[in-house]
Amino acid sequence: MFFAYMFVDVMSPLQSLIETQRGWSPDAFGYYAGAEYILNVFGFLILAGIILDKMGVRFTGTLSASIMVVGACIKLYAISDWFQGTALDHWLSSWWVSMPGSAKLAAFGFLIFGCGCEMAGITVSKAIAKWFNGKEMAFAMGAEMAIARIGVFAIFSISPRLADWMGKDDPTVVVPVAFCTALLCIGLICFIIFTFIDRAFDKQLDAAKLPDAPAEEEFKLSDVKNIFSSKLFWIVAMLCVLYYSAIFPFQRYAANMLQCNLGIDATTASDIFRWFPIGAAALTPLLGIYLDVKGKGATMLIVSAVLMIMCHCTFALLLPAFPSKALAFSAIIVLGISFSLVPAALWPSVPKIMDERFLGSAYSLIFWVQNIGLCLFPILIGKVLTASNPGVDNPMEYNYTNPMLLFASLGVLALFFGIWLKVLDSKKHYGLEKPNIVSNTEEKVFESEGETFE
Ligand SMILES: NCCCC[C@H](N)C(=O)NCC(=O)O
Repeated sequence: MFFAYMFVDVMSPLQSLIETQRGWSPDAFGYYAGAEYILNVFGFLILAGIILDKMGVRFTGTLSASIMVVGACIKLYAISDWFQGTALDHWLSSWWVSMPGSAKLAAFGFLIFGCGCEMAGITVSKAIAKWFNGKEMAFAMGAEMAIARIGVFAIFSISPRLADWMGKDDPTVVVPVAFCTALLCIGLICFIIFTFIDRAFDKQLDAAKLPDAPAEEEFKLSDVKNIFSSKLFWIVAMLCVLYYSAIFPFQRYAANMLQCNLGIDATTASDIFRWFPIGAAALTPLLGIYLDVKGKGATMLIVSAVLMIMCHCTFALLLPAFPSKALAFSAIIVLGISFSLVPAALWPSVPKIMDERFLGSAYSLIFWVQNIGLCLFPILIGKVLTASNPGVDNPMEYNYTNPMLLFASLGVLALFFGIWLKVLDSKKHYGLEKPNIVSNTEEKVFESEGETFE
């Protein structure tokens, strides 16, 4: 996931460079960024969850890592000089002309990569739930996400510098993308090694099983219908889509937003922004420990939404009026804290309320709803940015107030769902506020119009 998250954001600090070099407008950049999630939204993620529950972690993980490598290679080719001026480039550039051929092919590669990346995300969550069942699962999930966030920090640190590899006068997006593609190949090899370790772990689990232990129930397709008909599922999914839509799409535009508000270059903007994932990386595992020991998951979700609203309002209204690096930096750090609360509380809560046999599907369905937002919001933000800046050609002069207010409004809605979840939890006792370690020994309750999954 470390390498996957690096690849996801490798182009984020280079928005102005790709605009200057390949003619990608903010609109085109938005479509490219949203493409990562398109196939997932059109059902791939649901299929991925079913594959995961049917075929297991080892098969699905290897498949997902391979898909990521294929998608990355397509994207690398699209932005490379080899693709420029080819027949495919001419043909792709001949229709929907505001989206250059390189952007269309890169978006296609990103779309393939996105299938692998999300499939890997649910696979990793299910693998952690299996390896840490009854132990410090929230900490383990937090640590995994922290490593992924360090990947974002790393790529924001090195991507602009790798782009200048050939010299500051001849920057290129090819070097950073090629570098991350190579890392994904290493990631695939790492996962193949993990499959051997996981096989040995399964043998240990089988050996520890009592001979007369009841056979585990198989995953059934009808479970998907049951999950969908649950109010609790929809509240968690809505919280997830609203919150994450104000984070990941923001990440794509953040460096340029800082450049425009502070009048700084891409490297300086990335150097400020990279502390956002680092704040999240440092705190997520600690909050995971807190959740394991003390609980308060639903409260964490509420606090997180409040912090996010404050930060996006700062970027929208305060930063343009007071263009200070210290202000930008403080808001970035607070947003990082907010971003550590949601993942720390949300993902470990899912195994508390879902049975293990359809955990893959449960994660995939939540990711699926989330992906709809992650797909649409970069596009919407690109459109709002273009519409709010009529006649602005210089990518250093955009006014980001409206896009940032849009992100803040998502936070307000997420806050509403967080409060609703907490109220429901206090009425129906799902155990979301209880410590993880204690609740693992309790009955797993998944409210589905009165239905209980055990
Ligand atoms: N491609 C980057 C977005 C990953 C989204 C993924 N579905 C997710 O939510 N992962 C958990 C996290 O907090 O990063």
